[in-house]
Amino acid sequence: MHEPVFTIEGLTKVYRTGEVEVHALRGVDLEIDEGEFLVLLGPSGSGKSTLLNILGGLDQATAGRVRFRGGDLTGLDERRLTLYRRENVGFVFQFYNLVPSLTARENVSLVTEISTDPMRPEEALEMVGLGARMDHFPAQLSGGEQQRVAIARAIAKRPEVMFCDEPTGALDSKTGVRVLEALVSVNRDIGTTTAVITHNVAIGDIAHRVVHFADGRVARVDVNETRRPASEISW
Ligand SMILES: Nc1ncnc2c1ncn2[C@@H]1O[C@H](COP(=O)(O)OP(=O)(O)OP(=O)(O)O)[C@@H](O)[C@H]1O
Repeated sequence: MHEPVFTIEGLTKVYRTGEVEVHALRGVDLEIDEGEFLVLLGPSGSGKSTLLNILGGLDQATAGRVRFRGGDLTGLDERRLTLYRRENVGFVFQFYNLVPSLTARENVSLVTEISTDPMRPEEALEMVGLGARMDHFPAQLSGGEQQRVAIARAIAKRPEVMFCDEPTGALDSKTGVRVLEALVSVNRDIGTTTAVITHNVAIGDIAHRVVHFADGRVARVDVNETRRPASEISW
């Protein structure tokens, strides 16, 4: 039988800071299929990052359940979560977190050296269109190119899933489109299940499905019958 990559049931997250409780997730149910490209939209504070952080093993749920390929993720201890992250998950954040004193190739090598079945750094950089920039340092690259190095670093270990939190948030439209093209091509060419958080409604058009968040819940899921190529998006 077909088994989703993630099955999320009644996922709840409450942050407690002193006396204050914040209900970041209030019972999220969602399935994510193999090879899917999801875009997560919703107002600030609606719980998008909290969900991706739990799916990515960076945070733990208060209640509810996440199954990853049938195994229970929500019950894992810190050590197993670290292994899960290392083996299965690629992250891309708004700020690229590259090591400034290392070239693009060396930044990607940091990950490939500790992975079990990595791509060559050169292969990962070529996939994101940076074949000609491998020996440049971050300061010699544009914001979009730096973000594509971060994507190459995330995909080089061949993760099953990629989680991207505002990957184009710091980029202008033209540069951001190149970053989206890189994400779409990785999803298409190596089948990496991908979820992208954005505030930019236009980006929803490149997804298979758009998940709308409101107040810690999934308010609506839209299916795109036809996906728009990233090159046609602008903002
Ligand atoms: N570590 C934390 N401690 C306390 N509260 C937190 C923590 N992380 C998130 N929150 C709160 O949980 C709620 C959901 O936050 P989350 O970052 O998931 O929203 P978001 O939809 O990703 O927002 P944004 O689009 O602004 O990034 C917010 O009210 C936020 O302030």
